[in-house]
Amino acid sequence: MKHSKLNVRGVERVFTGPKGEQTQALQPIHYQVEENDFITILGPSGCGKSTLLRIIAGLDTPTRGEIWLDGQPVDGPGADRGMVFQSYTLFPWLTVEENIRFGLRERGLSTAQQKERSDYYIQQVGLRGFAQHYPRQLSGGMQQRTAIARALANDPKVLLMDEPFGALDNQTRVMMQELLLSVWEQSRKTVLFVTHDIDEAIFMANKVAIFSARPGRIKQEVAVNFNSGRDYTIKTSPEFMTLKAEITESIRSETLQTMAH
Ligand SMILES: Nc1ncnc2c1ncn2[C@@H]1O[C@H](COP(=O)(O)OP(=O)(O)OP(=O)(O)O)[C@@H](O)[C@H]1O
Repeated sequence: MKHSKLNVRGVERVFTGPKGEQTQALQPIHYQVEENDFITILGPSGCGKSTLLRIIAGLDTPTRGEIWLDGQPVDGPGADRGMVFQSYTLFPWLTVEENIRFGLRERGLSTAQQKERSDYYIQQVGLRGFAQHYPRQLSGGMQQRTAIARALANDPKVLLMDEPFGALDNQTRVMMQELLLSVWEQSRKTVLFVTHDIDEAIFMANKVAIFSARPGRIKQEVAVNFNSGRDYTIKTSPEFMTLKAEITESIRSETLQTMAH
């Protein structure tokens, strides 16, 4: 039997607060991600998107259910899953190059291999000339490009991105979307990408997964197949607008439920 790349099997998460009060973040989720999928995840605030991503990353444990990656159960963080967060998570005392090389060194790559990989990804994310800069000397967009380069340099099987462009201004965000897509077209990683931005979700994905109100589950998956190539001009095309209207309505009905609670 052919395995999916990533298999979310009945994953449920209930948080218990300090006084024993329970919050069900996720109801049992069953979901399959195929190799090379670029899945964007949309949904109302607080519906459990980050929780699911953290469970897949192995940073949190499900109350019930399992995550399987390449036919193996996930039980903790691992280099086979790279994570990029909204907030900048670079080591401030390391340069761009050292940040990218950090995980490679931990995994025992030779100095020459570390250098080769970090040079390649620095160039891929357009940071040539900044390898010896420290994070405080970089703009937010450049820091996120470093974080993406660091995640990709580890050659993970799956890249998990939690609102990676959420803190960027709109112009930078649009540039970063194009940059990530071009990097993805070459690396063909399997990507799960949480966002609040519907345009971004449609532009980046081959599938958009829409969460229900909390307790979250994936209530709908919308396939994105543009006939024309994917550049910024599709954002104003009729097919894009049609998808956007459908997805906006789907999220709106969930958000209304959240607000009614
Ligand atoms: N460590 C925790 N302890 C208790 N409750 C938590 C914890 N982490 C998340 N929650 C709760 O689980 C629910 C889902 O949170 P989560 O951060 O996954 O939502 P989200 O969809 O990513 O939200 P947003 O879009 O606003 O970032 C929320 O009600 C949140 O308060």
